[in-house]
Amino acid sequence: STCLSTSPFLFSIACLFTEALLLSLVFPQGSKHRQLLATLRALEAASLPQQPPSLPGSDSEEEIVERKKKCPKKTSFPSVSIEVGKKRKKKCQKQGPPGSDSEEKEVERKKKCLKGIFSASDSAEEDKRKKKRQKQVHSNPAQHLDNDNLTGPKACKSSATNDLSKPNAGTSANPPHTLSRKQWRNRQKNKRRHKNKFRPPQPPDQAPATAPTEETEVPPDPSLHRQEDRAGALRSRMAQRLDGARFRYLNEQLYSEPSSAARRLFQEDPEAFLLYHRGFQSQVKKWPLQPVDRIAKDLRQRPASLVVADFGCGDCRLASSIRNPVHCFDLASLDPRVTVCDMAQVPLEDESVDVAVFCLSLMGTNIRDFLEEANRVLKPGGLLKVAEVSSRFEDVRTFLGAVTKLGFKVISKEQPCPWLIVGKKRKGFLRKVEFLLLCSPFC
Ligand SMILES: C[S@@+](CC[C@H](N)C(=O)[O-])C[C@H]1O[C@@H](n2cnc3c(N)ncnc32)[C@H](O)[C@@H]1O
Repeated sequence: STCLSTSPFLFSIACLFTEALLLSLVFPQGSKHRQLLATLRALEAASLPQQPPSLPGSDSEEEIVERKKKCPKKTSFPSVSIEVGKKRKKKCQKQGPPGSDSEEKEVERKKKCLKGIFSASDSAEEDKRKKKRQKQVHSNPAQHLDNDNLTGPKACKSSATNDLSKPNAGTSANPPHTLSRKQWRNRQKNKRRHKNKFRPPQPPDQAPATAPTEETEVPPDPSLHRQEDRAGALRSRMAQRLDGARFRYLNEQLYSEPSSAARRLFQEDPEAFLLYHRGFQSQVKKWPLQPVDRIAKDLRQRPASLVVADFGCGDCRLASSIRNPVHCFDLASLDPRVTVCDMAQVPLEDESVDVAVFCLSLMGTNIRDFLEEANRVLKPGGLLKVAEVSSRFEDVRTFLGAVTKLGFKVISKEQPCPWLIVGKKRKGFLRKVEFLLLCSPFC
């Protein structure tokens, strides 16, 4: 009826159609009937110009009737739906939020219910959201307590207030109450205390800590360099101490074993020889004067033609310090001038040298062998020069007694500490000995 009311043209067709039907029932063969049908056809042709062309003679009366039945439906439904939609819209506008929204809310609610069943985390999320809202309100207590002109809906404000008033307000059904200013402050204090509990301590003048981000550049800490330097220095000190300890250990071995053992030791472990000499150098450089330099100074005052044999020469410092020809002997070689051998047996002819030197090298338990070998290679009237630490001897007198029995005459001794040169010139002795005794041990 709505359709017909909107289109008078269609209305008239419908009237004619109804009339034709009635006439056809009353006068099935009448002329009025035919007339009406013709009119109907004409009207139909006029009213349906856009319909696809049909084959001639295909349209029966029933078809036409059928088409007419369908036609108003086709034209009327969209307009009806539009009208209905418009009316609904107007209604909705009057009522407030659109009906679709309420539907959405319903769907949302259902979804939430389902989620609540399957995941407990959503309720936690809901709590978080509520807490967030609480925080927002907390951040401005004045607003919370005094400001009535909040931009958000009042319901929101009241819920925030409820949340503040009770820690479990989000889940509790208890009636809400607003916090007093004092209560609110206490709560803030407690929160701050709780936070600081888990925060690393900061200096009081520093700004509150912000979460470190990737963009945050950490300024280089100068104390780190100092720490590294200190660590490096400590490492080298420790390494020095370790070397010192190993030197003392080797030194002890050289003094407490026969020279044959010492030779084996350095043959098997050449590194030990290097280490021993590093340790020796680091010790001896602390002394006010190196004994080898003292001996070199004395030899420089004598003729450079004198042949010198350096027993236990080390790094050939003596050979480097004088112009005399020097035979250098040692258990291992630190210098190409060294003849590697045990000084108990040196490859020299008898009575072939003018000066024999033992500078801190009377090591091993077979000292006697060394001194006899020196006596062998020294020319008659030759000079034996010995420099040794006092701790090397239990009794210096006994030692000197033994030396004289070997055919030496002690000719001089020096004793301004730390040097002690023991010697005494005696007539009739073929060989002389100058004895430089060091008062201080290796330290
Ligand atoms: C403390 S160092 C002194 C080095 C050098 N004379 C100096 O004053 O600079 C002692 C040296 O004597 C050497 N030595 C000890 N016993 C020896 C032996 N039986 N034969 C050869 N050399 C020996 C050691 O190998 C070492 O090089």
